[in-house]
Amino acid sequence: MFEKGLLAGKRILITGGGSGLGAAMGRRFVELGAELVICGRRLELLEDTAEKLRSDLGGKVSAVQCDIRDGADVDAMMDAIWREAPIDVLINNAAATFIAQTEHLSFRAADAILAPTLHGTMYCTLAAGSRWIEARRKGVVLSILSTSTITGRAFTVPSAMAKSAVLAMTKSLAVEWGPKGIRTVAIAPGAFPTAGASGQLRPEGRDENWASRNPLGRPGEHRELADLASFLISDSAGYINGEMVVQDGGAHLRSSGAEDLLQWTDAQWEKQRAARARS
Ligand SMILES: CCCCCCCCC/C=C/C(=O)SCCNC(=O)CCNC(=O)[C@H](O)C(C)(C)COP(=O)(O)OP(=O)(O)OC[C@H]1O[C@@H](n2cnc3c(N)ncnc32)[C@H](O)[C@@H]1OP(=O)(O)O
Ligand SMILES: NC(=O)C1=CN([C@@H]2O[C@H](COP(=O)(O)OP(=O)(O)OC[C@H]3O[C@@H](n4cnc5c(N)ncnc54)[C@H](OP(=O)(O)O)[C@@H]3O)[C@@H](O)[C@H]2O)C=CC1
Repeated sequence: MFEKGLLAGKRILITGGGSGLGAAMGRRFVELGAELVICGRRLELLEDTAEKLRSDLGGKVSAVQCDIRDGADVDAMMDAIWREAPIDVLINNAAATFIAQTEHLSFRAADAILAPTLHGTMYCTLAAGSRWIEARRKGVVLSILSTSTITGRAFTVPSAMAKSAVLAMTKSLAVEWGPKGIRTVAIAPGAFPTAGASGQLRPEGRDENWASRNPLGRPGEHRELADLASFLISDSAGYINGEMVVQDGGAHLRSSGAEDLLQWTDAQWEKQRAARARS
């Protein structure tokens, strides 16, 4: 649907680009002519993904190990990237979540979600934005959020809080950094099956029936999200700033997607906690 060189000349960093939606976006960006850097904690996974993209598509793809919860690590990554060449686009994709009864969350458990999803996203945005502004370069920040920013979402409260905060960042920076040539935009995906999301959100016994509850009767396809992201970071979307685009088949207009869990009994939650303790 796009001209082949839509993203030619753009150097793009995707956090969490080694797996799931990050890897799907990366593939599409390279197909459309971009140069790619992917980061995450698992270097082997990143290198495998980068190698596959290079061998399939012949593009320039590099992998950097970085834990975005650590500001010093983020700065070191950005310095290393910049030494080669500045990026033009940052994709805030890395995040964490799991389902839990909120009253059973320890402070450490809350932080395990908030640290990458909120703080890590802020660190990456600051590290890229300050470098762009200092060099008077243009830039685009695309953050992958969730429809919990609209509906809230029971049983994934720290994730809903963090995603909502990043939406606030997206709107606020649109005003503050727009005049400096930096656009901030976001996507709120509905259910796009990935190993990461299924592992965290669909423990044994949960059949939330995403497909049949979706107005369009199906989950999202990775390619659909990758295409929307490609458009939003491209120059064709140059007048879109501070906006979050929902891509969920209309699902959030029916429910937040977590209501099935209201039917879970305490015994079911107890079983879920015990299974986790054993793993
Ligand atoms: C309509 C549309 C439809 C809706 C469609 C769906 C919309 C989904 C929106 C969002 C989707 C996503 O984000 S999908 C992305 C999913 N991907 C990920 O989560 C990848 C990253 N995940 C991770 O790194 C890990 O899984 C995670 C546990 C989160 C963090 O790892 P860490 O090593 O930092 O953490 P740990 O040291 O293991 O644990 C830290 C503390 O957290 C606790 N903890 C860990 N897992 C826990 C759990 N399941 N339940 C309770 N507590 C837990 C531990 O007991 C520790 O607390 P103490 O015992 O007190 O020490
Ligand atoms: N799939 C879906 O249905 C939906 C997904 N989303 C959002 O889409 C994005 C991608 O999720 P998805 O692809 O499904 O899941 P994944 O689990 O595949 O993606 C998460 C990625 O983030 C990386 N990551 C996690 N923590 C850190 C960290 N501290 N530092 C650096 N990287 C980190 C992981 O790599 P590593 O572990 O190696 O660090 C992993 O590659 C997330 O923002 C998620 O909230 C939103 C709504 C629905």
